Amino acid sequence: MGATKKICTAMEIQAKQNNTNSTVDDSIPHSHLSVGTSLSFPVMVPRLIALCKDLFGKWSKLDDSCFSVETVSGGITNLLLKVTVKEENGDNVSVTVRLYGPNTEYVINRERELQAIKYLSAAGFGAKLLGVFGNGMVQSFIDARTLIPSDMRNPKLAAEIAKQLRRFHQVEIPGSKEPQLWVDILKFFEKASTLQFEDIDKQKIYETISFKEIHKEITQLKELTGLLNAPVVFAHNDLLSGNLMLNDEHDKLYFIDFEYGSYNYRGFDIGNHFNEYAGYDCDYSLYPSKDEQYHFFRHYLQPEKPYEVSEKDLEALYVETSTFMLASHLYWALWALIQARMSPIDFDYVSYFFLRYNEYKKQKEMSLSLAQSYLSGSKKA
Ligand SMILES: Nc1ncnc2c1ncn2[C@@H]1O[C@H](COP(=O)(O)OP(=O)(O)OP(=O)(O)O)[C@@H](O)[C@H]1O
Repeated sequence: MGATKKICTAMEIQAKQNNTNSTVDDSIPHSHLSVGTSLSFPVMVPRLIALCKDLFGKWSKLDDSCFSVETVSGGITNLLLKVTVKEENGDNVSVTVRLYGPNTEYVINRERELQAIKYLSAAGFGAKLLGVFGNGMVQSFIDARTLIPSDMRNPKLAAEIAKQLRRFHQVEIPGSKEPQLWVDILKFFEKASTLQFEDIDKQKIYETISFKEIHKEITQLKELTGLLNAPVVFAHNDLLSGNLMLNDEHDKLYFIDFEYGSYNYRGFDIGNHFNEYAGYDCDYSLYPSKDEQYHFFRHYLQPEKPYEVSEKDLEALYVETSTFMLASHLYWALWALIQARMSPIDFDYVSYFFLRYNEYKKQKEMSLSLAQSYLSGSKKA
C-alpha cells in the first residue's frame, strides 16, 4: 500500500498476541464532539476532520486538505468511515471512525463494549481502539478482506476460526462473569412485546405475534440449557462473515465488531456462528453438517491435536451447540422486532423476525430431543 502505514501494524498485533502479559491501555483520548449520522457526506467530512484533530494532537495543526474521508460500510447498525491522513513526514495513516446508529442503545450496551474492546485488543483481537467520542469511536484500519458466508465452511478457514475462537474465549474481561444470554433475551422480550407501530400494516402484522407463546419458549429453553452445565466464556455473540476479516498475504484472521460481546455460554457463540452459514439469504439448509461441525469442534477443543479429541467430547459439544443454536434464533428474532420499531435503517426487520422465529420452530423438536436423550443417557452412565 505504498507509504500507507496502519496505526497498529500487523507486527504490533503479533507482538501483543505473543505477550500474554500485555497491559490494557487506559490512556485512550476522548472528545466530547459528536457527528450526526444523518448529515450529508459533504457536511459530515469537515466535522470528521475536526473530530480527528480534537482527538489526536499530532494532527491538530495539519491543513484540512491532508485528510481524505470515504465510507467503508453503512452496516445495518453503524456508519463506518475511513479517514486517511497525510502526516507531516509524508506518511499516510488510515483510521476508521465508527458512528453509532441512532437508538442502538436499546440493543447494545456501549459501556460493556468499550470495556471489552480494551481487553480484547490487548489480547490481539480486532482493531486497536484509538479514541472515543460522543457517538462513536476511532479504531485502527484493518488491511484485510471481509469474509463472505461460504468462506466460513472452507475447512482451512473453519479450523482457523475455531482456533481463534478458543483463544478469544480465554480472554478475561474484568467485571461480572454472569452469562448474559437470558438477561439479554428477557430484556429484549420486555421491549419487543410492548411496541406500537405508526405504520398500520406493520402494527397489524405485529399483532399476529403471540408473545405468550414466545415467553413459554424462552422459559422452556432456558430450563433445558440450564441442565447442560455449559461453560461460560467471554463470547463474541455475533460471529458472522461480516465480522471476520482475512489478510490473505499474511494469512491473518481478524475478529471484529464486539458490540454484542459478553460473558455467555460458549455453545451460544458457536451455535450462533453456525446459524450464520445461512448467509445473506438466510438459507438455513446451509447450516453445517455434523461432519463439518465436528471438524470445527476438533480445532476448537484441541487446536494442536485436533484428531485426538474424544468422541465423548465431540458429542457433548454437538449437543450443547445444537441446543444454544435455538437460543440464537430467539435472541435475533426479538432483536429484529426492536429494530423494526427503533432503527432508522430501511430494512425489513419484521420479516427477519419471522424468518428467525420460524426457523426456531422448525429446529426445535430435533434439537430438544437430542438434548433430552443426551441428558437421560448421561444420567444413566
Ligand atoms: N477496523 C476496520 N478496518 C477495516 N474495515 C473494517 C473495520 N471495521 C469494520 N470494517 C468493515 O466494515 C464492515 C462493517 O463493520 P461492522 O460490522 O463493525 O459494522 P456494523 O455497523 O456493526 O455492521 P453490522 O451491524 O452489519 O454488523 C465490516 O464487515 C468490514 O468490512
